[in-house]
Amino acid sequence: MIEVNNLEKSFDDVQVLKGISTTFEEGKTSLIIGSSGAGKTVFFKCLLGLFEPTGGEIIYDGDNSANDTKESKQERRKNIGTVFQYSALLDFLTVEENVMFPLEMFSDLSRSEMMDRAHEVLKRVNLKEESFKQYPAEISGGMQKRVAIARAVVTRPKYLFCDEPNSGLDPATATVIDNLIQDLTKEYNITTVINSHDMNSVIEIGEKIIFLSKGLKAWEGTNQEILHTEQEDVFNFVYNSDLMKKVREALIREGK
Ligand SMILES: Nc1ncnc2c1ncn2[C@@H]1O[C@H](COP(=O)(O)OP(=O)(O)OP(=O)(O)O)[C@@H](O)[C@H]1O
Repeated sequence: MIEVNNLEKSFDDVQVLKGISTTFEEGKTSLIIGSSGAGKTVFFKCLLGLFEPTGGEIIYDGDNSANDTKESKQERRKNIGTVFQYSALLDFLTVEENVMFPLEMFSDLSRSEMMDRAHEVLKRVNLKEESFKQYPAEISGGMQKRVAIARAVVTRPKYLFCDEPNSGLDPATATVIDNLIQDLTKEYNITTVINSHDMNSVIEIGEKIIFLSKGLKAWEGTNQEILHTEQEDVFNFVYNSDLMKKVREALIREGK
């Protein structure tokens, strides 16, 4: 579980995060959403340890970032898996080498143990064996995303951070990737946080949604609750596309 207490982040004298408090639970997929410039990425980077908060604290299962030393940050890093926008695979390494890479960095396993572990996870994300020795440029965007997810969970991290995991994917593949992230989150009991723009993801997998506005947490709740919100800024954000307007009409029609 990650507990965030009154988190603040300023750049020079501009305060971007203005005191955010929330919790992210293990085995759950939580989404950070909000309009452009709301502070989602800054919040996400603070959680990842890429930005130093200027106030407040982040507690990772009792391990408080406010007491950080270089060593404690490095130790925490081993428990974090990340899936970046556009997968960010290393194009000079094969699929299996990409997945073995974090094990080489963070484990004492032998090469054959690393290979076994990488293959096990690649199979779990439904990659076929014939792809294991291919290079990222030789496989589709959806497959690259599966490899990125395999690489993120191969160390069995406690925390998984995904930055716009669906960008560049067609809607059907995006749904498959969302469900894969949610399934792995439950299976491995990971605390998963996703920075997302995608309303489809919000509805599919948003077990907890944090809506940021102007550096503040303006709303939090579940995917079911957000569909019925009457809070104006959240409502406008959720129902601003034609697709979501149709969802709204269907909800009203069905009396939900
Ligand atoms: N490294 C930085 N230095 C100074 N200001 C920054 C820095 N990173 C972000 N900001 C500012 O923080 C504010 C929030 O930015 P952030 O990238 O978190 O927004 P966002 O909600 O992720 O938006 P988007 O959906 O467009 O990615 C913006 O005004 C931005 O200019």
